[in-house]
Amino acid sequence: MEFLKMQGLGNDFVVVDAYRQELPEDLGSLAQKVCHRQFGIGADGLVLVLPSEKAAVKMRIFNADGSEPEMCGNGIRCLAKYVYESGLCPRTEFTVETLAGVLRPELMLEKGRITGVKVDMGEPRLSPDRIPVLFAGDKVVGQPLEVQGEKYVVTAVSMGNPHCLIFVDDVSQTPVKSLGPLIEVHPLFPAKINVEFVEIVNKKEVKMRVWERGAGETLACGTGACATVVACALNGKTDREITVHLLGGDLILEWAPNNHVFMTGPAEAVFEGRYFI
Ligand SMILES: N[C@@H](CCC[C@H](N)C(=O)O)C(=O)O
Repeated sequence: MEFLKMQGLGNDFVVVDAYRQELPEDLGSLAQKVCHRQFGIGADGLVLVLPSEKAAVKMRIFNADGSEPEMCGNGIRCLAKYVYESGLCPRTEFTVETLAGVLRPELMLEKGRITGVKVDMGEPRLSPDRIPVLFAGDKVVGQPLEVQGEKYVVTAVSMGNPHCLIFVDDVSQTPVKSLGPLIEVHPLFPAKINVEFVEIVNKKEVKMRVWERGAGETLACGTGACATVVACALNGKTDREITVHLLGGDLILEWAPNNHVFMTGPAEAVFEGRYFI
């Protein structure tokens, strides 16, 4: 199987063109194998590029544990760069079908070189049944969550995939690796959840660390950064246009007046190769 290894802010993916080659049926177990950092290629996820009936291309993403999430923000920027550079779609703006709906990336070019990708990530979903979370009320903003006897204050947002956000004083001192997995599988989150720990720097900047459902702590999460701007604005912590500083670098986020969230950041190819199935 031919692949391209890509990364967006250190959130890394094995990108496979499923237009031009046939893949095994069990894609979850393929993802587990290729993502393994010792026995495989090593990645946080497997991104498949497929033909679509309702958009220019279709993206499927699998976490390193083999589960299939609805969306991936860093993954869609990588896919957009791949689709353009491989000639699958020669336009700088096109549509991508995902399990979270049809989204629209736009490549930013300078002297013919891609310098970044801006994606219209659509509207955040806030009602508990759409996230899904088992909380009462019409949205979950600043609600208490008890985890092993400790109380946390959480905000829940779906960007197609579910996110639980917690404001902290200092992300560098936050026990992401021990608390993240407990919240990921908390009984109030029936589809499990991605967990973002957010430190407010000022009205325009935050720091965020993420524990990803199905992948563990990663260097960045695009959908998590989108959920962050929404949670920050809903809690009155920041403006609706912010820079999110992640372990792997920065993303620019805007929760626009039309209710869509726009994410801008880099996407890079690292190497290509052949994986023996
Ligand atoms: N890293 C991604 C999100 C990947 C999916 C996530 N782990 C989930 O299960 O929802 C991003 O950049 O958005």
